[in-house]
Parts: sequence; C-alpha cells; structure tokens
Amino acid sequence: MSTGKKGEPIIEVEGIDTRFGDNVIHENLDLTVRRGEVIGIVGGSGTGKSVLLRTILGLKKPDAGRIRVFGIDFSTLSEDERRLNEQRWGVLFQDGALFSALTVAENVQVPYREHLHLSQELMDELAAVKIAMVGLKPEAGSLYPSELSGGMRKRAGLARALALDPEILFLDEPTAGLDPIGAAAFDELINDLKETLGLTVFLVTHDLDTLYATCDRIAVLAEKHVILIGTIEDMLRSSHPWIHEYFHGPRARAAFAGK
Ligand SMILES: Nc1ncnc2c1ncn2[C@@H]1O[C@H](COP(=O)(O)OP(=O)(O)OP(=O)(O)O)[C@@H](O)[C@H]1O
Repeated sequence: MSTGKKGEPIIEVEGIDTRFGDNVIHENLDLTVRRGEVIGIVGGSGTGKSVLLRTILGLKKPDAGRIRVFGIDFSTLSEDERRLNEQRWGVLFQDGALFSALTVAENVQVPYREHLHLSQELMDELAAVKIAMVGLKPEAGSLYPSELSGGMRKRAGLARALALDPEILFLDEPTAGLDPIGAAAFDELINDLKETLGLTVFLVTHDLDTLYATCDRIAVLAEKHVILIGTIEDMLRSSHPWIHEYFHGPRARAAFAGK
C-alpha cells in the first residue's frame, strides 16, 4: 500500500550518532530514502548496517541527530501513536524470526492478532493471500518452521512482514544462507513486490547479485557514516579503496558479468 508520492523522502536520517559505551558506531550519519525505491545498504563487517536498521526502527535510540519515517519523528509519539504507525512497515530479520511453535499461517496472523480485531475466518483468508503472494503453495500454511527449507522460511517471514500491507519493507540479509537459485528467486520476488505493491525496500545485504538485480540505489557505510549513495554506475566510478575493491573485485566481476 502506498499513501504518498513516489520519490518523496520516506526515511530521513539526519546527523545521527550511535554508540555502545565507548564504541562509536555512527557519527553524523545522514541518509535519505525515497518512496518507491529499493535501497541497498552495504559496508564491511561491523560497520553498523544492522545497527542502522535497528535505529531507524526505534529499537535503538540514537545518541544524537534525528530520524523521521513517513515524515514523522517517532521519538515524539505516544506509545499508541507509535504502535499505529509501526504497522506501516514490515521487517524481515536475518533469521526469519518465525515462532517455531506456530504454523506458517499462524505466524502470518501474529500481526493481525496484535494490531487488529478480525474474525478467525478473515485472518485465515488474509494469511492465505500473503502466503500466495510470496510464492508459497497453500499447503505451506499448515507447516511448522522446522518443516521448511531455508528459502521457504525466508518467504514465510516475508509473508508475515507483508501481513499489514506495509509501505516500507526492511530486509536484513534476506538471501544469506540461500543457494544461488533460491537467492535469485528471492531477488525476483522483491522486484515483483516493489512493482505490484509500490513498496519501498530498505535492504541490508552483502550479496552482489541482489544489489545488481534489485537496487535502485546503494548506500555505502564506512568510517562511521554513509560515504557514498548512488547507482551501481556511481559505485563503479568511485575511487574509494573499499568501494573500488568491493565493486571491482573478482566476486563483483562474476556478479556483473554480461549485465
Ligand atoms: N547490542 C549491542 N551491544 C554492543 N555492541 C553492539 C550491539 N549490537 C551491535 N554492536 C556493535 O556494533 C557494531 C556494528 O554492528 P552491526 O551488526 O550493525 O554490523 P554490520 O555492519 O551489520 O555487520 P555484518 O555485516 O557483519 O552483519 C559492531 O562493532 C557490533 O559489535
């Protein structure tokens, strides 16, 4: 569901500092994400990609600076207003974070139970739609997470992230642990969802194929802030040592070969 204009700022991070004790993760970090784009967040291990995602979601409070999502500074909202607006985004954490004691359909229904008052029949119908939307067969709804492959678990997690028709989808390493065919299928799914639902996608990834296949823009985290934001072409032109190594290294050449 898209309620704003494509291209308008949907996530605005202004001058944030983030610390754990003396460990400074972000310093004066700026980032603007536009409605309707898929933005890939890349950077070396430990540069604070996941922490940035968690900070935008309000799970970690920045030590300085301001964050607005949908034009709203969530830190100024009451608990009720915050919960209401949080329904406007969906999150797929790295491990899928499914409840192991619940079936796929029950997992997808968790946000309905949490935020809405719907009949069981309606929740079953809505969950079936989301399960179909992520390319799982209807039978998958009655399976438990332990009965799913890694790729199916990611899709099930995605179905739950999409349960409340979010405007923004946050994905943390969605293709990690998938084989190349499963990862490519997941990339295609992200593109389909972006096209059909007009979603904005905030994607933390190391996967060069995913970057190439799905991202409109890429933001590179290094030296405690976003050092470059732009298209793949902008990345390829950069002479920054890490960016050059990452986008011109042997794995990059393989990912971009023939494209
Ligand atoms: N809860 C926490 N308490 C203390 N330090 C933390 C916590 N979470 C993250 N950190 C530290 O923040 C830094 C950035 O971590 P983060 O997980 O964001 O990195 P990343 O860029 O996502 O790395 P990777 O690519 O390896 O997943 C690391 O030095 C990490 O040790």
